[in-house]
Amino acid sequence: MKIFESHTIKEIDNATCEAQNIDSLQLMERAANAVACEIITRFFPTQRIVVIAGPGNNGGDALAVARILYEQGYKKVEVFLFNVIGKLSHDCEEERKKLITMDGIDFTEVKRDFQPPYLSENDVVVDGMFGCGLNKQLQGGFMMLARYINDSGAYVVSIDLPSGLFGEWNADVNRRDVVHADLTLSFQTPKLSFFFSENSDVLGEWKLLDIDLDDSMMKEIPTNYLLVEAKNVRPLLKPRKLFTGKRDYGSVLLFSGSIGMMGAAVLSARACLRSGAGLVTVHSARIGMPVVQTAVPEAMFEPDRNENYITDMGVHHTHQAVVAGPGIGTNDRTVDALEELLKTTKSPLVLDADALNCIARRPQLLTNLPSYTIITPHIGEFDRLFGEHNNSEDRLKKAIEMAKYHNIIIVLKGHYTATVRPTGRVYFNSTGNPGMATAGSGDVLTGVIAAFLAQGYRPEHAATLGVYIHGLAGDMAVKEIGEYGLVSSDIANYCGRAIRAIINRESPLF
Ligand SMILES: NC(=O)C1=CN([C@@H]2O[C@H](COP(=O)(O)OP(=O)(O)OC[C@H]3O[C@@H](n4cnc5c(N)ncnc54)[C@H](OP(=O)(O)O)[C@@H]3O)[C@@H](O)[C@H]2O)[C@@H](O)CC1
Ligand SMILES: Nc1ncnc2c1ncn2[C@@H]1O[C@H](COP(=O)(O)OP(=O)(O)O)[C@@H](O)[C@H]1O
Ligand SMILES: [K+]
Repeated sequence: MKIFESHTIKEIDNATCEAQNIDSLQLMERAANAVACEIITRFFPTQRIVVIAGPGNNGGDALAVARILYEQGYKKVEVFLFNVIGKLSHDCEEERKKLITMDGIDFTEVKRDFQPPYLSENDVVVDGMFGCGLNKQLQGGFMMLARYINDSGAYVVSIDLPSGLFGEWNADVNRRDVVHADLTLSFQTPKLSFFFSENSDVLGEWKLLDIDLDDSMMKEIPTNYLLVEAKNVRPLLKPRKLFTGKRDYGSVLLFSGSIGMMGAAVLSARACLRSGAGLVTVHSARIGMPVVQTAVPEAMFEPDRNENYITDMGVHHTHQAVVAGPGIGTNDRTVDALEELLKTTKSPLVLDADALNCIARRPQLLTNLPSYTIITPHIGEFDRLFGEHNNSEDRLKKAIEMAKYHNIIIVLKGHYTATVRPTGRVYFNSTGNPGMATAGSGDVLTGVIAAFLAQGYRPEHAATLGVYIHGLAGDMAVKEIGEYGLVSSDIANYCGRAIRAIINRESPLF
């Protein structure tokens, strides 16, 4: 699913109106109906609902929502339209005219002074002050109103965007002066700002409402940001053919584990096997042999010369994917071994965890990364590699710059993991849950991505598929185990079921 920039929304609206032979007011009615339906499913008609409308089309939506709710028997609707400069958008003006003909509706048009209505936690506020047409931070009365709403404790439903939040970049915005929504109802496609952790409290739960916007226009408009869903990954998955053997599904070499961190090797190897790799070999410290051979009997073990950590990353056989990182530590001799690997390997590479910390210790190694290497840093590892970042917007911008510069794929892990391709395109993931914030879940992800590389998927696809499936495995496991009890081995064990769910188009994915 494409994530459009706010300034392109108008183009899509116009194309929709033209293709469907409707006018913009009819599209607004469609949007307002969708919002009203959501409110109706969540609140009784006896609910007091205070609707705040701004001067643009976001305000127009809000006025239409108020009218529809009133028509549906919600008699405790109070509407405030802010028309402080005496100019409303065309459709907002039309909605105003329709609303004021309603008998008995409580409507106030604010032109100058404003006495805010009493609000408490028992009330619902519909926030239609500003949406994607916001062109500067809230100031003056609008800012005070946002703060007033936030302080009231009322349940806030924001239309399209919480007022005061921009659709894209908000690093300079003081979130205190933005309406804090409990529920954000946006239209058809998400905004980029939904994917940054700093906006999570402002957005509350967000939901996309289908208003049947024109598909062909949405296909046409270019964007560098996408959201990955089941329907996007399913076509990438190749069926397994009848007359095939394990060699057809590739061999993975995992440089993983060290004394005290052998579990990382176990988790990666298990996830790799559960995601369809034909053969998995773990190369690790000698001490790890009994652990790996017992915990993952399906994997082969190649002992390092060293007892406690890896000192050699020579690749002596043909492997379709090589992984380095989970649990390897950052011993000098391990860094040397990694350097050798980066300079000599011909196999597609996945680098995670301590491999990234090793590179951070010797930053010139970044220039040795083979093209299309997949690196999978969490925020801490990313900042160690590329410098401290104050916010997730700056970090994403740096990831885009670095993916292009080094010609690599960066999987920046988080709630919405962002996979950044060498072209600079960003693929946000839609699966995963906070239960996965548990030791070793990154090691599992590395194994999944490597499995797809080994099976012959292009690195960009292996990364996107791996991230989606890993999150889905977590989502499926959490249904059985719950967020508190979920551990990384559960995610690994669910990988196969996650792949099957996508192939079989299981509900609720499709
Ligand atoms: N496909 C869709 O998604 C559909 C979207 N639809 C809806 O349209 C909405 C977008 O409407 P929109 O373009 O009219 O912009 P909106 O957010 O109402 O703001 C513009 C107004 O605010 C003003 N203004 C801006 N910033 C300000 C500030 N800080 N402080 C004070 N004033 C400020 C600005 O004034 P200006 O500065 O330009 O004079 C202008 O008057 C969208 O969010 C969705 O709800 C549906 O109806 C149909 C399908
Ligand atoms: N709150 C969350 N929502 C969704 N996914 C999460 C959440 N927390 C963690 N994850 C996922 O779990 C994995 C954690 O990786 P990482 O931080 O490297 O863990 P570890 O170092 O313990 O292996 C990432 O893939 C991340 O996207
Ligand atoms: K809004």
